[in-house]
Amino acid sequence: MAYDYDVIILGSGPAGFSCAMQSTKFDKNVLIVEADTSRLGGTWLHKGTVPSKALREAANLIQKFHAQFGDEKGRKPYEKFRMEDLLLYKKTILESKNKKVKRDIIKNKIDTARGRGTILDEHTVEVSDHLNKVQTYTADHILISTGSSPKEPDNFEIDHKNVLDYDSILGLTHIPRRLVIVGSGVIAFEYATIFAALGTRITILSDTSDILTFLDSEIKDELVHILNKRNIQIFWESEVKSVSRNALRTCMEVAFKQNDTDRMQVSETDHILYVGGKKPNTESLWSDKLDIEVDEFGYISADDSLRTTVPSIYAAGDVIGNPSSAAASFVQGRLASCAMFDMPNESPSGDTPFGIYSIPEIAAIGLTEQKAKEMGIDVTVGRAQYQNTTQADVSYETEGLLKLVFKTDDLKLIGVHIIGSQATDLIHLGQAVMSNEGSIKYFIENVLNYPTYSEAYRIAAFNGVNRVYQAGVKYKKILNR
Ligand SMILES: Cc1cc2nc3c(=O)[nH]c(=O)nc-3n(C[C@H](O)[C@H](O)[C@H](O)COP(=O)(O)OP(=O)(O)OC[C@H]3O[C@@H](n4cnc5c(N)ncnc54)[C@H](O)[C@@H]3O)c2cc1C
Ligand SMILES: NC(=O)c1ccc[n+]([C@@H]2O[C@H](COP(=O)([O-])OP(=O)(O)OC[C@H]3O[C@@H](n4cnc5c(N)ncnc54)[C@H](O)[C@@H]3O)[C@@H](O)[C@H]2O)c1
Repeated sequence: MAYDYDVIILGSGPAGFSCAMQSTKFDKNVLIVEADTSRLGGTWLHKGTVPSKALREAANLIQKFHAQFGDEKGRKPYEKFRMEDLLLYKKTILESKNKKVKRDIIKNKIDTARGRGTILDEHTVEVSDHLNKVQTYTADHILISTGSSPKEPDNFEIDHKNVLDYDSILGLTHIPRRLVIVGSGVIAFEYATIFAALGTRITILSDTSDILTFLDSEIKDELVHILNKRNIQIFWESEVKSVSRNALRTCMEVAFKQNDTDRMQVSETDHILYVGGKKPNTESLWSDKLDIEVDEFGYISADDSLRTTVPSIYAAGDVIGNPSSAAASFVQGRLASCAMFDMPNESPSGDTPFGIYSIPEIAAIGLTEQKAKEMGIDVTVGRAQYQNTTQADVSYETEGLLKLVFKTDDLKLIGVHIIGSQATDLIHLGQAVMSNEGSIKYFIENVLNYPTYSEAYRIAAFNGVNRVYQAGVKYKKILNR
């Protein structure tokens, strides 16, 4: 049977966009259905990745400027800089990024339909636009890449004015003096450090006794140390009891209890940011006739080819759950296209890096020292403080740590953990060495540009080998390996 399209893609975020682009390169006819009638790009371009990074970039510049040149009148950044300027900076970046995405879509002859898509059967999608006009399209394959939305809290309301989520915080028109953040995942630390850089006093309410448990413990210690320096206060094992407005003091109040105690604590603030996780956008997305399997949280089950339990329907990006990042979604969208059209493809081999865009950034790949030891691997570590690199000197950078984890017997690199400027870029040097099964000798034997933060790899490698070898014979031994 002839269908209207080779593939219909629901959602124009990174998963949908990369599936569309790859499919056109296979000469396939593609339709993207996007529920947002005014813009393409999803959380990636409008609510998450790019807008938060644009704000971060501006805040980081302000923090650096402030640290290096100070303020003769002792003013806080929020007294000198206006949110309007930051929003304008973000807007300019988003407009330019938007144009590029639109240009790619037009250039590659990808059709778009604006409206909410619902899958009626294995090959049919119904699109209902904002005027309730309904149109039906058919395709050989369907990709679900409808992403995710912010979770709502159980016992208070997000009004998007005083109480914000990761979407509405992007519309703040002023830099708040005080911000209480409820939640302690990646988004919490990104926004905590962005606003702290602007002078906002930050309080984080975490419902757990630990944060970002996947981090190497020394990197986490360094993060906590930096948060302390920025006066970011964390209340552990906290449960929010109520959120209300104190009209008399013209502020918001968050009442919470810690560690199951009866003592109620109250934090006064200008705004509250709730970042307690995300939920997949799968509600009423397909007909009951279709047996698309989901897990207990509603995330779609997909195999290694991103195929769901209905063979003509694929799913990629946040709708399938972890790692829930734009980085992973781009790869998954492309792999889904390769699988649909029987094109050879390689799933990413080796370890996957991650990046957290706090200020400073955090990035890692491979095993932590703790995990490697638990697995019984004989490992040694090498460390470099950023302040020992010349780049840090010239950039006035005093914070940062790069840690290498390698096998003691053959110096093979099995983990890299970084907190500091450009960590999310730097990690890819470690990734390249690891994916080639290389050893830390790479950083000693090869010329690295100078001055760069990459020098930290060389310093950490020397620090590591110095632990392994005895003085006197060490360099001869390294060369003989
Ligand atoms: C604050 C924040 C910061 C982030 N920072 C980073 C980062 O620095 N690096 C990183 O890698 N990741 C980051 N992420 C995560 C990243 O944004 C997401 O993982 C990524 O956008 C998911 O891509 P996606 O294609 O699955 O969906 P999305 O980008 O969410 O796009 C889904 C699209 O589907 C549309 N849609 C929904 N339902 C329908 C329907 N029924 N019919 C048609 N269309 C529909 C939506 O309107 C939306 O446009 C961040 C997220 C947030 C919230
Ligand atoms: N750099 C990146 O790649 C990047 C950046 C931002 C977000 N993301 C992705 O977006 C997703 C969502 O991030 P997130 O930080 O919102 O969610 P998350 O699920 O990672 O973390 C939410 C945290 O909030 C806590 N929490 C939930 N409800 C709470 C409450 N009522 N009180 C106190 N604490 C509460 C949870 O215990 C959890 O630690 C993640 O999957 C993340 O990977 C990625």
